[in-house]
Amino acid sequence: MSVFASNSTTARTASGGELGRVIVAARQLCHYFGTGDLRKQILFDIEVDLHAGEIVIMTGPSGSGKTTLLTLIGGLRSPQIGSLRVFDRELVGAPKRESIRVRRHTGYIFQGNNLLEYLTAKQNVQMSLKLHDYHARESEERAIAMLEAVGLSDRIDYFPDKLSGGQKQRVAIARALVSHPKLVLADEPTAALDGVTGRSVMEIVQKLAREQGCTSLIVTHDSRILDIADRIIHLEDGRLAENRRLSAAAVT
Ligand SMILES: Nc1ncnc2c1ncn2[C@@H]1O[C@H](COP(=O)(O)OP(=O)(O)OP(=O)(O)O)[C@@H](O)[C@H]1O
Repeated sequence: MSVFASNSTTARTASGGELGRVIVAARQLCHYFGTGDLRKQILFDIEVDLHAGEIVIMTGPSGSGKTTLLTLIGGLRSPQIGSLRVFDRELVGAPKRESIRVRRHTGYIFQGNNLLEYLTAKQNVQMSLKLHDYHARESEERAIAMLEAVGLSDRIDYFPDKLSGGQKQRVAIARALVSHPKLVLADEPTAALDGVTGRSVMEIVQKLAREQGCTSLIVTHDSRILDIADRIIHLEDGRLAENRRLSAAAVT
């Protein structure tokens, strides 16, 4: 069975059609850091679904648990209590191979972009295809096509130190999306950018995510990009305080 086998849970979109299947489902998800007297609960009974093709923005004050939730969903941290299903498989109590499987099908975009300084833009993008079985030629062609898609056709062989902040973040987007992941997780992707650049970078994420039909979960404090989302979820002190569709229809 495909790792993306369909799930029967669906919901309506604004236009009355059906949302894609559920890609991520959290139920009563709790998370703790520390042990003994220092053990502290960070997430409390999180219940949320992310549907195929949805763009969801997660907001919340500093320390409310946004990055923790993002890293749990992305298989970068082991979930402890409750249920967290990603691509139809349970991650709570699962062996390590399950989180590796999630990572293989997930693209990550972080604030600092994490480009490797000694690799060109193209080579940075190709790096994320290493986990996948592409021939060198195909991987190069895909990397070039993706850099063209983010408007960097004239920067393909540039090293990161010769790129602006916005250009570097576009390389990071190309790197995250080149393998056509089913899920894109972004943590403060516009934090280091000015308003106009941040907006254009997010519009690229939105366009490519739509074209590829991938689900995106984006953590941001940037109120100027909220309108690119289909839905906004808001965390307060580790609790889901709001789960709001930006259009008429409700989500299950
Ligand atoms: N590895 C860790 N060990 C212990 N505590 C941690 C760890 N990571 C995060 N925390 C704590 O968990 C809480 C939530 O952190 P988290 O980074 O998820 O919040 P956030 O909403 O993403 O914050 P910000 O907007 O500032 O990035 C904070 O109180 C933080 O200090």
